[in-house]
Amino acid sequence: MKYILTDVEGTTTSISFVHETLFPFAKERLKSFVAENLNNNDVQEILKQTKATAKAETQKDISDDEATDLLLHWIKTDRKHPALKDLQGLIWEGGYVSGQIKGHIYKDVPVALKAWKEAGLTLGVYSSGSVKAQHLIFEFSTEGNLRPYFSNHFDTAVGHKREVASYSNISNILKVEPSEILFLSDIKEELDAAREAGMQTIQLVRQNDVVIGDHKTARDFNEIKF
Ligand SMILES: CSCCC(=O)C(=O)COP(=O)(O)O
Ligand SMILES: [Mg+2]
Repeated sequence: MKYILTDVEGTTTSISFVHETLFPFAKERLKSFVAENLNNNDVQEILKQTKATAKAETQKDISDDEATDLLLHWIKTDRKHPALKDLQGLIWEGGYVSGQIKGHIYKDVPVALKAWKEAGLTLGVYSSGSVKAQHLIFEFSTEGNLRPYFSNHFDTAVGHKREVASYSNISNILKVEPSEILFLSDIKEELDAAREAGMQTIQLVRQNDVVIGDHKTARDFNEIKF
């Protein structure tokens, strides 16, 4: 094995941090952030993508305000839409940089990342959170700046996490055979897709309410042995 690819929520980071700290932080600031940054190219692109999805799904043209309300609805329903994920990353940046939020990382994670790097493995992240959000959570983390451990970050630009093609895309981009890549996640369907693409898999079972599949399991990163 040459490469370890890790999920974030439920794997390196508690689900409660994402849902009870990160999502509310973005939700509370979303309307004002969009209003104050309407001339920003990234925000314009986010609104454009949101409107395009609304049009495709309801055949209706929506205003900037309606697009903002739709983005808020997507936070509530945890829709992993790239426009929302990009906007969340932009809003979270202010919180991380000002010290209002620190990315939660389980204590076993930095120990394992260090050991894996020292053993010659290359490490990467694949999350529905945007690449920017991934950079932030690992740079401004409860365990210090872990960003230097990761050589690559992938978000849904390569495809959705439950689709086999996404894992094939990652393997092609990395130029590493899927069989040489170990994917870590708490979600059975993501692991099923990675395995179908030929990757090795381990399911993180950090909480008792995880839906267990037929993958190898580990309660934390210390239990991952090669
Ligand atoms: C990268 S931190 C933000 C996490 C996030 O927005 C999210 O949707 C979690 O998705 P994951 O694929 O890491 O379960
Ligand atoms: Mg997860």
